[in-house]
Amino acid sequence: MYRMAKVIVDVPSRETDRPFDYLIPESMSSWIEVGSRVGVPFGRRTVQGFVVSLHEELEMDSSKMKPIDELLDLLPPLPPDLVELAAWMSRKYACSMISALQAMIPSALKGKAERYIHVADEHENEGEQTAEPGVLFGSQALLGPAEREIVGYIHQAGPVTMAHLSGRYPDKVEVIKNLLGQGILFESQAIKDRIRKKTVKTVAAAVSGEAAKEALASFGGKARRQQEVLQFLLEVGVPLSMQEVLSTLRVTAGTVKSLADKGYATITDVEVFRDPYQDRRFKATKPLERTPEQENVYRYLAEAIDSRRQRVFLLHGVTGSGKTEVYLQTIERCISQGRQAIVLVPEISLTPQMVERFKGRFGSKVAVMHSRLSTGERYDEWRKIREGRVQVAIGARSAVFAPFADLGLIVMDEEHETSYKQEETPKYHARDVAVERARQHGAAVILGSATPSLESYHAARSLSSDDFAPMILEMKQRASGSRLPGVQIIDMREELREGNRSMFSRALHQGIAQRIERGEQTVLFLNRRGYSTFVMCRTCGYVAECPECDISLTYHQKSNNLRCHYCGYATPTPTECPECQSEHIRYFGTGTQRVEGELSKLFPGIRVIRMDVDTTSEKGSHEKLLQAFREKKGDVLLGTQMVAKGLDFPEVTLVGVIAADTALNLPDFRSAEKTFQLLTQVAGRAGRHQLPGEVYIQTYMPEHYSIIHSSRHDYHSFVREELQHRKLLHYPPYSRLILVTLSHEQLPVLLRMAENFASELRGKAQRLGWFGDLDRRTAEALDVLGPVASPLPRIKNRYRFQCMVKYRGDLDAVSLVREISAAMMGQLRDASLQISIDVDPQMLM
Ligand SMILES: Nc1ncnc2c1ncn2[C@@H]1O[C@H](COP(=O)(O)OP(=O)(O)OP(=O)(O)O)[C@@H](O)[C@H]1O
Ligand SMILES: [Zn+2]
Ligand SMILES: [Zn+2]
Repeated sequence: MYRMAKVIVDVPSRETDRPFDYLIPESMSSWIEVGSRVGVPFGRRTVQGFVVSLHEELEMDSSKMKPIDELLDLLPPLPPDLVELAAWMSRKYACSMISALQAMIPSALKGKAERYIHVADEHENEGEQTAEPGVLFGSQALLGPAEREIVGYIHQAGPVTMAHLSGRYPDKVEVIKNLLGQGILFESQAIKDRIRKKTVKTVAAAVSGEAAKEALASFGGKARRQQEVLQFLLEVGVPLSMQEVLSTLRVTAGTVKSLADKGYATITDVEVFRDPYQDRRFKATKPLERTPEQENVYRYLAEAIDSRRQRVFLLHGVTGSGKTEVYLQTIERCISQGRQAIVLVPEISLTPQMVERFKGRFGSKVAVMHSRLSTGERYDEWRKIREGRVQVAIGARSAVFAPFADLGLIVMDEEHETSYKQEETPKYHARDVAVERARQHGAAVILGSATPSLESYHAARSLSSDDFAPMILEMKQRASGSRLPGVQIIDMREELREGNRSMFSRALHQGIAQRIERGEQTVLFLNRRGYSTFVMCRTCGYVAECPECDISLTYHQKSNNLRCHYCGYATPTPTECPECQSEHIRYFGTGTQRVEGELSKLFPGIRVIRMDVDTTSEKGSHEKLLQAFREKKGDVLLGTQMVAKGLDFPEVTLVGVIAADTALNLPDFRSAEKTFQLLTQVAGRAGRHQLPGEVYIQTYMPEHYSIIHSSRHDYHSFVREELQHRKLLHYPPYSRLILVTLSHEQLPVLLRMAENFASELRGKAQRLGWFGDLDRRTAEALDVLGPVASPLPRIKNRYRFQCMVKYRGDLDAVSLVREISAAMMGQLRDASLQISIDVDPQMLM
């Protein structure tokens, strides 16, 4: 029998990031499991915690240990494999166990302790239920009428919260305090969930046959309404929802209750699931006959599913090649073997169209999890997974933790998307987590993309000792047989030279006009990233870059200078172009609203559907806008990233990219890769069906390799060129990065600490023989860049400095960084210093 549990408590601090020992009360011992959520005493509070291991032997004297207060769920929210996964995350991402565990459960279960007020026990012992409450305490104190009323109320109502009590007796707070002080009332704590399971009240007749007749006859004139209710329930013969009874008969709940009190009817709470899709019907679909390319790919995937071993595949298929159909059929195979599947999609492409495809194939076997669901809806979708009611979960990043018992497949669509990396603690990447879960379960992973990330592609290419080496599967043709659209690059410098100062080139202008005339549709894409942050010459396309880092400089309006976010280099904002001496040099960027304004000026009466963060903040608005566009209520769909993904409209024959370079000039070594990915995705939206498509890419850098290769749909040439750059500058995948951000309210203190941190790290690395210039050292090397001010140098009155750790080889740099930051925090005892560690960072600005 288990007598002791190790518990990770929900107290976010470095000192509490370890398991604490608790006694298991006998009453709980047969229920408690690894992964159980419990309420435990911690200091003077009650906190929520998770059981991470169970033990038969005690490690210390039981009198020194406290027992667990509460077991919060019958079915533990976390199966043991997720507890194990949390430990893995904590090591890999240098995060606390509690932050990893919390990331795995729905927010509805992030319970907080509530304080409850009871009447002291002796009341129960001495008293008779019927006695006057005040009399019971006669020996201690004579209670006044107010005291007597309050004690009597709690005695009847059962434990109540302080908030409830002070709401009921707003002017008696002193009285209540006194009662607490005298020990007549006392406080306890218990964990209260943020959301309860949803129930509906149902009513049914509790009598039948002769008894029913007798009952009906027994009602006198005044109880005629009760008689009606009973008559109705008897006629219907099955339980009805209370709501239905009340609205049909127009009676009050009191009438039904009286009937129940007499024993003629029963009222029961029945648990229901909140289903966000319950009003929607999905057209059932059948598997399509596989194209030869799909067949080839499917053979490998099916074999992997059957083998029940961990396998990772990189499915590189051009836009429209039928990747989604391959996912659907592989999932089918997986669930037909009694196992479950997770489908991860970027939040932004979790569109109704996407959900429809999975619901259409698998119907009620699918749970959908996305951020636009209410907390309650999300909790219920999650419960369907945990209770084994569904076999497929589709969702954004955090769906990788879907608590399936026997996982057979994880699909990650658009695997190159940066949104798979969580930017808050725990700063995990869903791709790594997926591969680790697949290892635990002997499952297959499909990483699908038209433009795989360089990390995945490189891992697959080099037989590296990396965490995983995916096998590459390729699909080069569109499933529908239609051709990839022709892409034309438009040099905006040329436009300016010819006197066109508009944001639309003449070609794009004409293209839109043509589409309006023909009644076809246009998608216009504007990259929001990089809005107004870099400086560019409109005459020659020159962009200011850091001389040391080969990365574009960021414009800072306040100080009117340009800065490098990697090394801290700064220079005044130029007033003329250093290359061509033109004065048309300024910080660059344009917003969707401006584009919309210009469109209406150029094309009076044009119907523009604008989709950006402003127009899609409301629940369901995203869906409505797309629906409107599908119904051809708009000539142009204008938007940011949101229009780039997964949309499939037959009548779209023109796609225009307003300014392709905005992302190229971000201070991020991945900017070329991101631009290539985005342009390829956007271009893939055109001409997917019968009508052929055209794509115009407007740019000030027509010769940039990311633009040229994307215009030719040539992933492989892009990768070859990009990898050369990365290798030269030792960026991933030829090195790994850890971004360490230190923050403090006082700048001088922070500066000193950041310096200390960097030199401590360099010193330790040197002693280990790791430290060195990545240029000179070969197999293993570690370098520390910085400290420099963070791209966001002050947030909420805290200054921020960062160090970038760049390393290569099998060094456990994460542990080293964690160790040093822990030691620093431990020594300082300065609670206001914070150190955040981001392993494999994606967002560098
Ligand atoms: N075997 C098939 N036979 C006929 N049509 C198919 C087949 N497979 C897919 N399709 C159709 O081809 C189109 C593109 O397929 P799908 O959306 O699966 O491609 P995808 O690679 O996921 O696209 P993207 O990456 O651009 O989102 C869809 O309209 C789909 O119905
Ligand atoms: Zn210039
Ligand atoms: Zn620099």
